[in-house]
Amino acid sequence: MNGPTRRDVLKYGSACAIAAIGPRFARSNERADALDRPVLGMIGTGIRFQTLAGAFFPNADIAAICDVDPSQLALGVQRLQSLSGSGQNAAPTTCDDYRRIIDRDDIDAIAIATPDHWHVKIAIEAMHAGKDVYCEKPLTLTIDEGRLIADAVKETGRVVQVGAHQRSARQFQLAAALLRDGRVGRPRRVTCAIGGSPVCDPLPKQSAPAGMNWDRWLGPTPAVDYRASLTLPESGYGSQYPYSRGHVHFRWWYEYGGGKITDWGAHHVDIALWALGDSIASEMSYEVEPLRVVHPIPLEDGRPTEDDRFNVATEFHARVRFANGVELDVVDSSDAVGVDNAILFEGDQGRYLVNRGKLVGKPVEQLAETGLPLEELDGMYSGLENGGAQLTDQGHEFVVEKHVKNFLACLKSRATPISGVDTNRHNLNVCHAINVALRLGKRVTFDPVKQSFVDDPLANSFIARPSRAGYEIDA
Ligand SMILES: NC(=O)C1=CN([C@@H]2O[C@H](COP(=O)(O)OP(=O)(O)OC[C@H]3O[C@@H](n4cnc5c(N)ncnc54)[C@H](OP(=O)(O)O)[C@@H]3O)[C@@H](O)[C@H]2O)C=CC1
Ligand SMILES: O=C1CO[C@H](CO)[C@@H](O)[C@@H]1O
Repeated sequence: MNGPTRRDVLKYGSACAIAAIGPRFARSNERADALDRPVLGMIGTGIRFQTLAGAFFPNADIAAICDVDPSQLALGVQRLQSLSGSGQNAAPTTCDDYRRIIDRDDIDAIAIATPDHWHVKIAIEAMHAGKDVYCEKPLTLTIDEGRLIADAVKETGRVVQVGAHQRSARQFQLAAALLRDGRVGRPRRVTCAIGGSPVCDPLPKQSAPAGMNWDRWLGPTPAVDYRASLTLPESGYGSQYPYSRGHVHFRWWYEYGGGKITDWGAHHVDIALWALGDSIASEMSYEVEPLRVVHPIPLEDGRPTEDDRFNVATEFHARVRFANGVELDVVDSSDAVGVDNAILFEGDQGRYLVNRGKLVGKPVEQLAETGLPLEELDGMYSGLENGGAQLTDQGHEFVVEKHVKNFLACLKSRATPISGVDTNRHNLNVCHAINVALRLGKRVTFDPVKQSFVDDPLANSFIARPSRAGYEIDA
C-alpha cells in the first residue's frame, strides 16, 4: 500500500497536505527480501537531508518525505530528482506532518533530520508504530529524553542508529582503539576542541516564512514569536539562511538545541568516551567544572532573560573529571590542541590527535612497527570491518554512507548499530551536564546510575522539560 490510507485521512483530515508528485513506488517483493532494499520515509528536508538523501538513495527506496516548510520540501524533492537523474524512483509523497509517514504500513524505517527538539518525540512514536529509526545527532535535548528513548528501544525492539557518523570513519575508530590498547600508556586527558557558538544582534519579530507551519516547527517547546534577521550572516554553517529563531540556527537557542556543546559534542565527546571505554559515562559519577564561560545575554538560574537573540554559551572551557582520574576538556578555541576542531588524546606516555581530516602523532607513526590494534577494534563493535593499513576515511559523503549502510545491515541482522541509543545517550548526557554547569556557572556532579545531579535541586531542574500541550510524546 502506498500513500495515505482512508484511516489517515479520517485521522488527520485535510490539514496535512499530501502531494503525490509523480508515479509512486510499486513494491513487488516480500517483506523479508524487501529489507535488502528497505522503504524509507525521511522527516526534515533541510541541509542535512541533502547529505542523508545521497547516502540512502543508492541503498533504499525513499518513498516519502516530510517538512513543515513547503520551500524546504521542494528542495528535498529536487534533491531526489537530481539523484535519480532520469526521475526513476524519485517520486516520494510529501507531507508536513510526520505522522502521515510513521502510520504507513509500506514504510520500513524512517530517517529524522529535523531540529533537535523534535528528535526523541518522532523517534519514539515511530518505534511504537513499528519503524526502525535513523535519527540525527544530538539524539536528545535533555537527560530524561535519553531515558525515554532507551525505554522505547527496549519495549519495541526496534533498531536505532544515531547519526553520529564519526563512529563509522576509519580514523576515529583507530583513534579510539589506540587509546584502548594503551598506545599512549594510561589515559590522562582528552581535549575536544569544537569552536564557539555564534553571536547575533537582536532579531526583529517577523511573520514566519510563507506556508511554514510555525506552530508545528515549535512543537513541544513554548509558543513564541518567529524572529529573523533582515540580512544574511557573513559566514558559518547555514549562512545562506538569515539568523533566526528557526531554520538551521535553531542550534544556538537552548529551547531547540544546546549550542556547540551538543551540536559538536555529539561527535567529538562521543568519540572521546568511546575511546575511554563507553561505560565510563554510564557507570561512574563525574564532576563538571566550568573553567570559562560567556553567554550572550544574562541568565537567571541558568534560564535566558531575553528572548530576541541566540542564548547558548558562545565561549567556554569545561572540565569533566571521572572517578578514575581521567579528565575530559571541552573547549571553544584551538589553543589547547593547535587546530580549530579536533580531539587530542593524552596519556602518561604520549599523545595524538584526530579530526575529520587526519590522525597524527607518534603512536600513529609507529603503527608500521607496532601493528594495528586489531583486538581493540574487534572489541569496540562486532560489526567493525578491519580496514587494513588504511588510516583515514576521506570524504564526508563516503563516511555518512558507511554509517547508513551499518544501519541498513542492522535492519536485517537486528543487531545494535555502531551508534546505538544506549551508549549514545549516556555519552550525550556528559554534554548535557556540561551545559548545566555552564548555564549555572558552577561545578556540578552527575550520577549516571541515578540519572540525577548529586544534591543539587537547581541542576536537577534541567533533567527534564515539560512538553507544550498537544505535543506530548504519543506512545
Ligand atoms: N551528523 C551530522 O554531521 C549532521 C547532523 N545534523 C543534524 O541534522 C538535524 C537537522 O539539521 P540541519 O539540516 O542543519 O537543519 P535545517 O534547519 O536545515 O533542517 C531541518 C529541517 O526540518 C524541518 N522541520 C522542523 N520541524 C519539523 C517537523 N516537526 N517535521 C518535519 N520537518 C521539520 C525544518 O523546517 P524549517 O525550514 O521550517 O526550519 C527544516 O527544513 C539537526 O539535528 C542537526 O544536528 C546536521 C548537519 C550535519
Ligand atoms: O558535522 C556537523 C557539521 O557542522 C554542523 C554545524 O555546526 C553540525 O551540526 C554537524 O553535526
